[in-house]
Amino acid sequence: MIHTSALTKHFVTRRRAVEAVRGVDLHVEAGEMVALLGPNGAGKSTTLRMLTTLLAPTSGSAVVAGFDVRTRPREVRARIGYVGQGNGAGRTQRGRDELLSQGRAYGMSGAAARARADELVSSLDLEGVADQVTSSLSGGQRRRLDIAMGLMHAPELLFLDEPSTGLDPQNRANLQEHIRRLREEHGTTVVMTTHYLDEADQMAERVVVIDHGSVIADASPEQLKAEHAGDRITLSFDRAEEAAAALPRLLGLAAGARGERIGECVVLEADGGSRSAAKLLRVLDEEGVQPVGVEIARPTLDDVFLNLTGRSLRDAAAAPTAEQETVA
Ligand SMILES: Nc1ncnc2c1ncn2[C@@H]1O[C@H](COP(=O)(O)OP(=O)(O)OP(=O)(O)O)[C@@H](O)[C@H]1O
Repeated sequence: MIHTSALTKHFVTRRRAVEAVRGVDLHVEAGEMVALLGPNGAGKSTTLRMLTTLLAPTSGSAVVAGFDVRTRPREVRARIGYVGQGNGAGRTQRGRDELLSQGRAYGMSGAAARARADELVSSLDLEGVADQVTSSLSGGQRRRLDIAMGLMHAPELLFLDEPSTGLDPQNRANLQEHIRRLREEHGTTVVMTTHYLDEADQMAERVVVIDHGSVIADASPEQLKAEHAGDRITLSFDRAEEAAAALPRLLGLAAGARGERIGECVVLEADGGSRSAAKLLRVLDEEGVQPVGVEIARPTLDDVFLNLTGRSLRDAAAAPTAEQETVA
């Protein structure tokens, strides 16, 4: 459904050149649900905008839904839906009218557009809402209307650029459920960008991690965690000195584990968390060292990102990149 080769985009502004996307090779099969995950400024939206023909690549190639984005943009557009970050229906129309106009813009007959609008209003839970003017809708309702607009012409492939940014957790969960259901009902291939780790983890079958314009990992959330992060074992002690003394001993016992002392705690990353922790506690106990607490946590995609880049995605997502600061 999507095949790119060395896809690249450079922006040249008055002040500097930005290598927003640097040679991305991306392959998405029909029916897949793929999340592009990365911090602000990583190049996710620029990648999506090239795949949706909104931006011309600087170099490289992309074939989307069977057509080259450079030479056959019209054919690509007819087969895809795109819900950008700033999308949104006009503010003074009723939601249903927006849907019908969108259908007509794609060349649907009035009857076909009405039937499709009814179907989407029902599957996206927009009954009642669709007949209000869009300026009166809540953030979550508006986002669902945006998605309905992107789906009016029944595209094979739907691009969603940060669909749940700005929504509260309940509305986010609700939207995610709708996207999942749409996929099951219509078999649509979905490519979304997000910087919500839990969203990528729970929704995507495949996560493509992007940093500084390049793909740095591409696998299922489970594979990424298994390959790039271990379980996290936190042992807390009464005093920081005890933790400092225990750290080298613990690293010696848990072969291959990484660890550090944070205050009165030793934090270790090791495979097979509960088995490793039990062994460590047994040996420490025999040696008369007794931690006051033990916690074992499964790895998250943030641990994966941290291990791949040395930065936490949570911090990286909050901080603007150097390029963004300069370009803004
Ligand atoms: N039109 C533009 N002109 C100049 N630079 C741009 C332009 N669009 C994007 N950039 C720069 O390209 C880089 C990648 O931006 P992009 O929006 O693709 O990142 P992103 O991963 O989608 O981030 P976010 O999560 O904030 O949307 C950033 O440094 C950004 O400032």
